[in-house]
Amino acid sequence: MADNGDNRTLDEVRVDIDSIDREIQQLISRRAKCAQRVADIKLAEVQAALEAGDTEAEVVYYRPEREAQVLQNIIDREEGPLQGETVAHIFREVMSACLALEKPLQVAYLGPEGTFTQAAAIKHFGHAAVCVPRGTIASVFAQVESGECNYGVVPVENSTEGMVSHTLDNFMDSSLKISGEVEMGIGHHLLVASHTGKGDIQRICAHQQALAQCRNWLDRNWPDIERVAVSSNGEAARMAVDMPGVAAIAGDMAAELYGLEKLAEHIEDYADNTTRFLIIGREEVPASGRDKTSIIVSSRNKPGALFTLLDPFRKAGVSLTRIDTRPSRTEKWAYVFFIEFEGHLQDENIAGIVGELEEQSILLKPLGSYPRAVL
Ligand SMILES: O=C(O)C(=O)C[C@]1(C(=O)O)C=C[C@@H](O)C=C1
Repeated sequence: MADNGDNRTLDEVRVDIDSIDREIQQLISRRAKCAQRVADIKLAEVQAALEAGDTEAEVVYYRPEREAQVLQNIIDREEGPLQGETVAHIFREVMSACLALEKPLQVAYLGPEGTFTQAAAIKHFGHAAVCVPRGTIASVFAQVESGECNYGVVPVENSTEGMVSHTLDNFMDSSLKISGEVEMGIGHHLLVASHTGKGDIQRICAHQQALAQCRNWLDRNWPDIERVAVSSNGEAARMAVDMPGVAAIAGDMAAELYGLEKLAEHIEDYADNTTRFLIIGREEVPASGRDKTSIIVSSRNKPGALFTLLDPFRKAGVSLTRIDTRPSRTEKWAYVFFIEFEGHLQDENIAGIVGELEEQSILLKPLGSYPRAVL
């Protein structure tokens, strides 16, 4: 063992660990009391606004821009031996517990339990949030619109398969705003119940995106077995438990939740297979300093229309992070563009670009500015 001048025995080190843990615990309690004080201040501010005649005033306990700053500061100041991100994950949970003291959040996600969307919800909000599974992307939107849930989590794009068109379509008719994003590395496994052997498999079930993300592996290993697209990987896992001859493609959470065995691990065709999820809510989020903005824009159907829409970004030197097209549902052969770029709608240059786009387009709908994913 390397001699680093530390001659403590095992017992001595454990005594030190116990005393450090006591200190950490006391500090966490102090932090939690600060969060309780923050809640009182927020409530008093809203009461004052209501008394002053602002009938719409509402307490906003969850502050994504502040959380992003707290987590980023932790990553930036970490000096090791732990990784900045590892420490930030611990603080993610501390903040989640502090926020739950202020007000427990209800978060709707595209279920059932065991989906990557649930994992994304926990990654973003921590374990203290109450996560509520919903059967469709539309019903996640509806839960947040109606106020039954404070926030929602929906998938929006995958690095192998592209955009999740349902999510984009729902934004067209919704007044909800994007308040954050989460990225998740997606690892798929071939899962079976313990009573199902390799030779028993007659059907492989998964969400169509998962089937597509594992297409080459399936072609090589199971070319003659029927592939069945179902509503989610969680549902496929549930079917693998109940129905003889069914194998599912799903991730670790579903394997654990449904007690399934892994016949093959990491069968996704591309090793860095990543899905991006959006957090949807009813409030606009103030600038964090490291933000993204998403808009829907539709131009007149004429030559050079897309160039005209993109030129203001080029002139202002603003980077686009994503552009996608969906058919307009109101006009044949017309399209709407989903554009994402760096910056916040409150930034002067971004407000200028959006103003210019408004003049060029027949529809412009800001979907929100939100902190870039930290974890
Ligand atoms: O700063 C606030 O507004 C808080 O409510 C405190 C706190 C935290 O624990 O740091 C908790 C919840 C918010 O989402 C952001 C931060």
